[in-house]
Amino acid sequence: MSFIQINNLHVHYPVRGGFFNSVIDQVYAVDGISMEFEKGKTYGLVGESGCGKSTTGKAIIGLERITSGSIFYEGENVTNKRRSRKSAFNRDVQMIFQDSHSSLNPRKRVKDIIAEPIRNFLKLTPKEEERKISELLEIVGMPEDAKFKYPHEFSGGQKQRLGIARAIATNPKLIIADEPVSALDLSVQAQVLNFMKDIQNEFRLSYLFISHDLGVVKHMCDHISIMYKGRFVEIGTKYDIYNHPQHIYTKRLLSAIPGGSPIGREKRKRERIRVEQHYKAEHKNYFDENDRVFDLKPISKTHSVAAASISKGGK
Ligand SMILES: Nc1ncnc2c1ncn2[C@@H]1O[C@H](COP(=O)(O)OP(=O)(O)OP(=O)(O)O)[C@@H](O)[C@H]1O
Repeated sequence: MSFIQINNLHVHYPVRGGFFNSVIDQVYAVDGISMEFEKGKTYGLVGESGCGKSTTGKAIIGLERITSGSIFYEGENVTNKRRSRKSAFNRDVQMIFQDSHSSLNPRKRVKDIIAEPIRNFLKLTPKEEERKISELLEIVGMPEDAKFKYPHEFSGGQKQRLGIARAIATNPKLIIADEPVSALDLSVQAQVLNFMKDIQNEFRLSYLFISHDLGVVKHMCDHISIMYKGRFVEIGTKYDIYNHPQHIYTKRLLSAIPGGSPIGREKRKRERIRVEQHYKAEHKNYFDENDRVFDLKPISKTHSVAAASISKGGK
């Protein structure tokens, strides 16, 4: 059973210009997507830069205003409700960012950074708060004395752990992780990802894992949505997406994953060319004069699990 439902979400940004600085156009950053979250599962949101991944995450958590569509949390409509800071949704949905350095206030000590959500959402005495902070630092594998330090005194991986400690302070049910490891070295990436998996099992957390890295997504996610120009072009389980991709855009993303033997690469390239020729023959209108895809149709029939949630707003 899903506990969060996102229905036909749109986030459009006005583009201003002209003499009166009036609205002359719109950026359709998120253009009609739907998804559902079940407890304890990880959902991947994948696509190239600018396709609308971060905007989706920020809109869900309330950092971007939703143009239209709705978000339901345990049966209640919580769309654009960020301002009521104490609502259960704001307590139970937290976010971790790619750039832990700028998301941790450099002028605050770690204990005050981690205490922020605790003070907003939980009523604890100073003693209980102190104990909770020590507990959280222990969970993320940081020493007790980290409390009194400032963010610049930590490495990238350690800062990401502090960001996670802050995110889990209110015992959330969903964490939106926006490229949480892409700024880290490969070895540190693995540590942070494995740690995220450990706490997921411990706290029955769900993740919305935003990434352009299909290798990392494969490691982390149960369900994956492939995003292109603000829409989902394909949705499926990890198995479906990696073993039976349906949409040409998914196939393109997968064939761009580095690695594999040169023989394998050659074979994948031949398969990609074959698939593209077939797709082009069927969708002539979607290619411009330079043979570049300029629009992609969501596939009409997607993988069974998520068939019902594919974007309804697609043209
Ligand atoms: N505040 C804003 N005002 C206007 N346009 C915006 C704003 N924020 C994002 N956009 C535009 O919305 C689109 C989606 O941006 P978004 O940051 O969600 O993409 P993304 O898939 O997360 O990219 P990346 O992987 O590079 O972070 C882009 O075209 C971007 O330029």
